[in-house]
Amino acid sequence: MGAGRRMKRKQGAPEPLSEEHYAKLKRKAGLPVDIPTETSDNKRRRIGKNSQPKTNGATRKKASVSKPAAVDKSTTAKVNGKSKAKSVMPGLEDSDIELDDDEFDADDLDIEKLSDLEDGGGATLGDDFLGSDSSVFDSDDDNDAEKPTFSEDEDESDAEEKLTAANIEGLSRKLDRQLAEEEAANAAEMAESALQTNIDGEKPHIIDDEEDELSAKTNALLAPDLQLLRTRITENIRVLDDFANLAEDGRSRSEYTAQLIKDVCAYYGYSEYLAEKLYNLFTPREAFAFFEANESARPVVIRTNTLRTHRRDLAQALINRGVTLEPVGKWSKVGLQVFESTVPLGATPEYLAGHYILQAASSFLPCMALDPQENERVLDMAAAPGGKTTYMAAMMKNTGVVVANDPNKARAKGLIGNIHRLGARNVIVSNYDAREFPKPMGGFDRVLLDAPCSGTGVIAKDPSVKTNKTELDFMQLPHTQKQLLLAAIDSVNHSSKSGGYIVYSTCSVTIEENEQVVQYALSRRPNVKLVETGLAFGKEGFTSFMGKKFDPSLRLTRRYYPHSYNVDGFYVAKFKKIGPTPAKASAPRDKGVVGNSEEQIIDKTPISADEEESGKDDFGGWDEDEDKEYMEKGRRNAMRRRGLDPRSNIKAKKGSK
Ligand SMILES: C[S@@+](CC[C@H](N)C(=O)[O-])C[C@H]1O[C@@H](n2cnc3c(N)ncnc32)[C@H](O)[C@@H]1O
Repeated sequence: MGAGRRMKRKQGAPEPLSEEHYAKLKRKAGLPVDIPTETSDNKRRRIGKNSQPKTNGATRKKASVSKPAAVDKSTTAKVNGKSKAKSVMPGLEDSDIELDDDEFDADDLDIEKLSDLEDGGGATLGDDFLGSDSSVFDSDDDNDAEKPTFSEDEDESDAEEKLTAANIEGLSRKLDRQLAEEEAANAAEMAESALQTNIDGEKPHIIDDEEDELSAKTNALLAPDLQLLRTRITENIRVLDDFANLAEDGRSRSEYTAQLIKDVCAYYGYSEYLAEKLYNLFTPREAFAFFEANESARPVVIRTNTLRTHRRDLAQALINRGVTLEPVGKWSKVGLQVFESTVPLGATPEYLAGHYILQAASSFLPCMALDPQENERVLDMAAAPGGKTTYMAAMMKNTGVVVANDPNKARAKGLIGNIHRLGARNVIVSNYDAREFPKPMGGFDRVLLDAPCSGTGVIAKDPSVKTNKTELDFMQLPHTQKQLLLAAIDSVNHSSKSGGYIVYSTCSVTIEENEQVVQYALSRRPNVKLVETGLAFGKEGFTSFMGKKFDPSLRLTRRYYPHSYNVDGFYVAKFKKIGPTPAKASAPRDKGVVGNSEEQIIDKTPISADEEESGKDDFGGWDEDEDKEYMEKGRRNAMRRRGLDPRSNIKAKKGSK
């Protein structure tokens, strides 16, 4: 396991990027401390340049000749053992962040023990921890536990030195040198790009002409010059930012946008369909930041299993093994962000003893929003591999019951493995298609629906999403998500003394899988309303999008993006059930699959007139016949894209009758 590649900026709510912590460690170890002083100009430049972060000359070189997967590896810049890059989170100041008294403070830890490094052994997790369903996305990282290293680029990382008390000084000097190189490289790059096109006052030429070198190469299916492509992307964004002054005469905004999307596809390797869908969520500049962020991995985070240990004790134990870590942020009392490790995190004795789980920071959020209480009955509808189930079990201090459901048997094995390893004794595992709920079980105090989704929030983890998601996926997935959400609502006891809450989450950022699903639920279930998630950070959900209007309460939902918070893209909505499901409510699932609405658990509490009103907006709904038509169209388009004749399917069907 090498150091460095996983040195990431902090996640979630903003953190101070002070070098003080590492300086303290060095002081305690009797090593010289030379904190590089930064001018505010330098700081500004680095933040402003987050569109093209670089670590050193070597990475820069790669960037000009290879695909951006190599470019992005530079997102982190190590300085004295800490990440220097920082996400810009308006409205939140560094000074806002302090550790709570009961929080682990890395400075209290015994530096002498850094030298007591042990080898964590070569154990890997068995097949039981494998997730098998590649069609749905799991925001949790625990499957990574089967990989004893956390670098994709082992050769490179293995060459890096281990962070031990003995070599910390040398490593620090090396990091300082790298920072200086990075600064010089950034300056050179800025000068170079200014020379190429970015001359103040000039209108850059952006739109493809036949005679352009880039366009000629693209048309001839030759590899485009990535550096040129990147420059054109950034120039295009500059024009779109100040269109009146920088656009060429006679060119429209949509021409520039089309060129930008085309270039994004060529540079980052997205299908045009997905690039456009994602681009539309943001301003051009923010879209660029999003696409860039998808090129680098999010930080490694572990969640302390409070059923087995305390965060402070776990941190001490791991530091003793050569892990450099610190609390993930004030917003979580159980997360630890790992900066470096000399041992495989999925095979330490602490891991095997269930003291922690590798879990993406964003996947803490739905559990925190649901906030399960001791002695409650909680349903986790789509639970495998169990990151959230086991977190909720711990929040409930092993009291009450968590029903952890997943229809995928292979994934359920991983779920069971994690439940055992982490010592969650209040969990029952079930194996239903969750659209069947509340038929097998209902009346829960709280329900978590961490829905199967397209994974557009975790492209850094699975770049295949860039090309393998089609129009059809964005019809079928939301359809299932809507069905699941209605089932989730119907499974909650609205008169629960302590609860009555439903949390819906996805690791996707598309409107179809998030706001539109929530809007649909609001329109079909007037007995629920959206409430505050209680989460410390996150952007407001959309209340309108491309001319469509959602219920204003959608602003209570929360969106998370890799480029804003350095976490996986995520969405969280929290509902409160305020009355029984009305008898006339439409069935939550396809007729004939799992029964009809008469079979639902229906409370007798009357629904108020206001609630009836709020259910009137039908946007985001689905109509069986209409949806069938859309899906058929999507299927036909998908076949055409694959070069198949869509009519052959129909003929084949007719022939078989
Ligand atoms: C995002 S993952 C869940 C991750 C999990 N909550 C965790 O934190 O570890 C989505 C899960 O939905 C499951 N799933 C797919 N279709 C489902 C359905 N109809 N009902 C219930 N679960 C389903 C998949 O098997 C997958 O495990």
